[in-house]
Amino acid sequence: MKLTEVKHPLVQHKIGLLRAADISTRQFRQLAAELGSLLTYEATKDLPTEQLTIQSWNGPCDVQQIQGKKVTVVPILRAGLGMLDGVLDLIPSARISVVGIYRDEETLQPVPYFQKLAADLDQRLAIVVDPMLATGGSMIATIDLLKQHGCQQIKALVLVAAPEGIKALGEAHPDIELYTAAVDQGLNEQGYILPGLGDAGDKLFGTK
Ligand SMILES: O=P(O)(O)OC[C@H]1O[C@H](OP(=O)(O)OP(=O)(O)O)[C@H](O)[C@@H]1O
Ligand SMILES: O=c1cc[nH]c(=O)[nH]1
Ligand SMILES: [Mg+2]
Repeated sequence: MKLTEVKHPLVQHKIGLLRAADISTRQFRQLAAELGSLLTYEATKDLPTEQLTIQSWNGPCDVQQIQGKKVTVVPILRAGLGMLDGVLDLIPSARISVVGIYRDEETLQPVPYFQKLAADLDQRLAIVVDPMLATGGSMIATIDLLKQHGCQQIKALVLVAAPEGIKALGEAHPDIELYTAAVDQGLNEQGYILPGLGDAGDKLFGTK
């Protein structure tokens, strides 16, 4: 699996702000969306472009455009929704495939509860977004689902990744690409990432 920890100063700065204990719901939402954009910028660096000639103010001009690659963004409910707007800011015409999965607090196993996928997944690049890659169970289950529906090109964007989740994801899906703003130390006994962000879903939705 190709792993990219994005070291851009803006990414490093914003992920640092996100870790503050006293961060407001509003600030957390804004930073998660901004980081969604910055990770999208990095993850789309290799999208193929083609040249075409347009009429500019000064006559014909050669320009580049992205080849007709279809994209679906896949937010994993709930917390993935916090990154969705940031991705759509850069890829406004992307289709959205929603996957609802929560992690059982006792077993840490992923529990699927909703799915509504875009059509033609076999022809689309899927960009899966979820702020947290902890054990990796939720991401692995989402990618299993996308592959079952024919998806062949998958990039996952997360804000914080634990080494345990990176290892599990790489073993389950070595063909995907993972982009993260931070690789953290590891998981605590409850399966939370340290230093991590705490419960990203609760922080985004103000439910704690
Ligand atoms: O890598 P894992 O061990 O599977 O853990 C990560 C998952 O846990 C969190 O979701 P949560 O279950 O809290 O649901 P929520 O987004 O609705 O809060 C997070 O947003 C990931 O989806
Ligand atoms: O640290 C973690 C792990 C799973 N889910 C979260 O929201 N945070
Ligand atoms: Mg949660």
